[in-house]
Amino acid sequence: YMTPPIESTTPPPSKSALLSIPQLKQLDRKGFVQIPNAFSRNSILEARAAAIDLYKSTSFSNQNSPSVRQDTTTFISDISSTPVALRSIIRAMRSVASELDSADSTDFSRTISHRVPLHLQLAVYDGERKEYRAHRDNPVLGSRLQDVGLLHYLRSKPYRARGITCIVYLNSEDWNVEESGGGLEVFLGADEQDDVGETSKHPAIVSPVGGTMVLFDSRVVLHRVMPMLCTGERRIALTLWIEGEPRSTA
Ligand SMILES: O=C(O)CCC(=O)C(=O)O
Ligand SMILES: [Fe+2]
Repeated sequence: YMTPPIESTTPPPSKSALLSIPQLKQLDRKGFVQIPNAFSRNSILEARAAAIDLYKSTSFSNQNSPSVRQDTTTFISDISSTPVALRSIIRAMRSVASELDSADSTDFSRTISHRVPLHLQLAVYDGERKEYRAHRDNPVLGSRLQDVGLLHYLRSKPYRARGITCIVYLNSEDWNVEESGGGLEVFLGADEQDDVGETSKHPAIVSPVGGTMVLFDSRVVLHRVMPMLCTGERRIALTLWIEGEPRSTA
């Protein structure tokens, strides 16, 4: 599969805070937080239209093996040539990294020294049964040098830097998981060795409603995208993997 570029940079400052103190604290304690209405309905509608234009005019590809995930993705790295509607959302996502950096350590200290990669993922789940099986975005355990060999270890470098996953959904405001599927299931409290979610004490399902932002610990939180049902809706999401060192091993 494709290895994304590894360049990253210090995060841009945030103009206005996206995260409240209680939300920062929840991300710190649970490793997961959901922020409803992080973006206005209009900005999401415009960004969705721009994303669909890109989907129709550029090439999106499958990452990984189709038994693991069936979405198609493209990586956006040059934001100066990205449609304005998407650009403003991407800027805001990048600024989350600086909010985490400047948070008081009593509110947030799960990860430190955040950087933002120059690329982010635009993913489209188009059609019935499309899903992404349970995984961690930074598979720390699955990519130890002694276990995987040097080549795989070097190839997985970009994934090992991932600290906090930031997702913004570009869907309609009334996405309904029962009707359309496509929920993000997070297996909170699952054991480190659990790759399917059976040990999760508090599984939660996030509806990929337009304007919702989700943040979680890329190393810890096991999650999956539940299979799409047959409504014909496309499920579209932007994902930025904010780099950061875990506090414990820093
Ligand atoms: O779109 C989502 O809700 C999650 C996607 C995901 O897990 C990923 O792309 O790594
Ligand atoms: Fe993921």
